[in-house]
Amino acid sequence: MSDPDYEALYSALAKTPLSHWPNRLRSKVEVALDPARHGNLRAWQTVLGDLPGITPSSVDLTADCPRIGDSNQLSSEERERLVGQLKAFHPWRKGPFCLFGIHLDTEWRSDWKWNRLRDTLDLKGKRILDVGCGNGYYGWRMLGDGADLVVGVDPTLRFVMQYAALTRFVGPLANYVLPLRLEDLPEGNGGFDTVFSMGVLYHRRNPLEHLAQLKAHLGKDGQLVLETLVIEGETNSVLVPEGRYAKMRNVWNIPSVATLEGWMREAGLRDVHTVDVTPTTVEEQRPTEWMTFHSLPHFLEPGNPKRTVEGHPAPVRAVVIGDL
Ligand SMILES: Nc1ncnc2c1ncn2[C@@H]1O[C@H](C[S@+](CC[C@H]([NH3+])C(=O)[O-])CC(=O)[O-])[C@@H](O)[C@H]1O
Repeated sequence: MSDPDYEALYSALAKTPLSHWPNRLRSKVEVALDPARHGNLRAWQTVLGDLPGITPSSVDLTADCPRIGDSNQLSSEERERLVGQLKAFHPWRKGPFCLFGIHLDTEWRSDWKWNRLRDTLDLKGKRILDVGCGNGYYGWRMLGDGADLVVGVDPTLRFVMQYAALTRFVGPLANYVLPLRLEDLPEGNGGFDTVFSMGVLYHRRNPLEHLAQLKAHLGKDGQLVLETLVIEGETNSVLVPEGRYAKMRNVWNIPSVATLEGWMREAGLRDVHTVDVTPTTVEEQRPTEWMTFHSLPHFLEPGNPKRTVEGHPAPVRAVVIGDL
């Protein structure tokens, strides 16, 4: 068995309008997971192979900290060893996860974002595409909220390996993280009920092209959930930061909410509405034992939480939803 194993995904897709995907995905995934392409991949695969074979006594994906197994399933020595193994995949950015009593306290309180969104969505029975899904945290939460199948894509292999490690314990559930970019997917022919793009649009040089690519994956009555950085301002306001934004390279476009809604309508979506606008705080994004690098507290102007170190407005994120 390869790690991660996508055979169950390919079988599930064969019964959907995406039945042509498995053949196309198989070869792309093989290329993406070729150890020659990433210096750490063999070491990570070795850690995956050495993980203990424990089946969790229970799994609860509805909890803010998805609970996988109980603390009494591991001795303290076994727990310490597992912590060391999981830290081979550092930095852990998206979570938290509660694994056999280990609290994977990740850089982001991703549960906060999920709680801002989940009540506005009906995911029951839905086939979902999550673009830029990281280690699959939201995919498991989507299953917890009744989704039928979640196909996540993320080209960062470290996050794909985190997904593989967690999957060892969570078991073969219908949440997948493919080591691919949105652009690598076979052409969209409306195979998904809901498409998420969270934290990706500001990294795209051409936001309208990104929206068009996302829309192409939506089927009849489909819904796009778009989350991105925004600035204050009227229609047509967009911040195009010169150099870095909050120390991040490759930040191209930070629109106002009105501009973002306009882009969504321009892309052909209807009933476009904003369900949340929230400043990101240093309680939501911060260094932890599981992500020891610099984080938001280091990216803000000292003494002024309203500005980034470069003098830009500090991060505020919006969630905008539109229907096909
Ligand atoms: N072309 C691409 N196609 C797909 N994924 C990409 C691409 N380029 C980068 N990524 C991936 O998009 C993710 C962006 S993070 C959002 C995670 C989650 N959605 C969150 O909302 O917390 C940013 C943030 O922290 O907000 C990273 O995991 C990249 O590897």
